[in-house]
Amino acid sequence: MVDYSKFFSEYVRSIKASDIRELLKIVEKGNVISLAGGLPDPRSFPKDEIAKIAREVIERFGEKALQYSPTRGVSYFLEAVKNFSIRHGVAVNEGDGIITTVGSQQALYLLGRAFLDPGDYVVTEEPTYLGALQAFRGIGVRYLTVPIDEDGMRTDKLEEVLKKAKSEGLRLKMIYTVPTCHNPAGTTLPMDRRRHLLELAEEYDLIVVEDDPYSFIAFEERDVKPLKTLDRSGRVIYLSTVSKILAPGLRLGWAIGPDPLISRMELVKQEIDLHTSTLSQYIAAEAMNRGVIDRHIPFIKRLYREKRDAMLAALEEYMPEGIKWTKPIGGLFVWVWLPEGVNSRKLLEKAIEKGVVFVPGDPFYPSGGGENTMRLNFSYPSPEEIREGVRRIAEAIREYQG
Ligand SMILES: Cc1ncc(COP(=O)(O)O)c(CN)c1O
Ligand SMILES: O=C(O)/C=C/CC(=O)O
Repeated sequence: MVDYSKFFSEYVRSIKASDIRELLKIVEKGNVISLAGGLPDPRSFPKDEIAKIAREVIERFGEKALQYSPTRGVSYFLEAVKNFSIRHGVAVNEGDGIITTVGSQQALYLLGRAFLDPGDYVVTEEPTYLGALQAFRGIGVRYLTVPIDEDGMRTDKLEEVLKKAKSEGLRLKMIYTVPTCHNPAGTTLPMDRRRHLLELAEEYDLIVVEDDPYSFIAFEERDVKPLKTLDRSGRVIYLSTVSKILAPGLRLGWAIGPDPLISRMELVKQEIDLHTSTLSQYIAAEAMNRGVIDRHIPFIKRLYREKRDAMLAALEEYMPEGIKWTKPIGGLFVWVWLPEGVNSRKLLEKAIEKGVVFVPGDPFYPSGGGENTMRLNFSYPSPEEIREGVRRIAEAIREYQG
């Protein structure tokens, strides 16, 4: 019998599975209500338009769309992303570069490999997106975390963290943030805190990664602009994706930022996959240029607002005393604080027995903690499943508390 473990690299021994990806395996088996992974509602995929575009793209551009393409991306798509971004209030400045990535998850991986060294510190909200922690894993970075409130990152606390880090001579390069419809917290940073964050990035000479999959589908208006648009000193790298506005299965994201930074990401990407799917780029470019995405966004906003409302109503109705949760204006998630002492991983075991899954909160905490928190997804289940799923979780909490 071969002992395969002796072939494992040190790196692969040092990493662990994603809770989100692992829970997807349970959901795939069926018979559970999933309030876990942030899967878009399949009704949000404009299937007929994508089918029509795919056929026409192969017929009209087949020789190019089915061929190898430049690592940075097909110029047809890069131009479409630029126009789409500007149309949606994301600044693309003189001197900026754009690179296509295999989802914005790969953009996170490229950022880690291009700009972070072992021992570097990264500043994040607490909690933060666990996919970013995964992307940076294996580099040996350390984290400085900033607490959030109902409006997202407490930039007054960010200032304290940066001041202390400087006094201790820590090697700090990057602030990673999800300022709009935060994953997992669902919060949206107001303009004063956006400006304060950028002032601090300039004062402490940091780059800012603005991870923004959700702005386009925020279902309640807020007078906020992307950090990329407010940035006056060329420090923001803006990430976004077609995953929530077209289809995640196309695996297509992008990064927009100062060209010297984008070109380093391009170097790393050459080693990983040569380039992003050429066909996906042509399909997405056509969907952008023909207005398919823009015409579809209002439907997606209505769909998720209804589901968000169903979740907030169910939480109000079923959750026991002493439990708090966020009230998102967009995105796909509600963040829940359970009473101290309730361990959400143990609660998940009970919940699975009752036929419902959620993501426990601790993997969203870069430096430990969060055992009494959990993330609930509302984009994938129906309003009826949301209501029943929350009811089952509330039942599990009562049984847990005894
Ligand atoms: C904050 C954040 N960043 C990155 C991603 C990854 O998105 P993609 O499908 O483009 O890889 C997600 C998707 N859930 C996300 O929520
Ligand atoms: O649930 C999330 O935040 C991410 C979803 C993407 C994935 O399925 O891994």
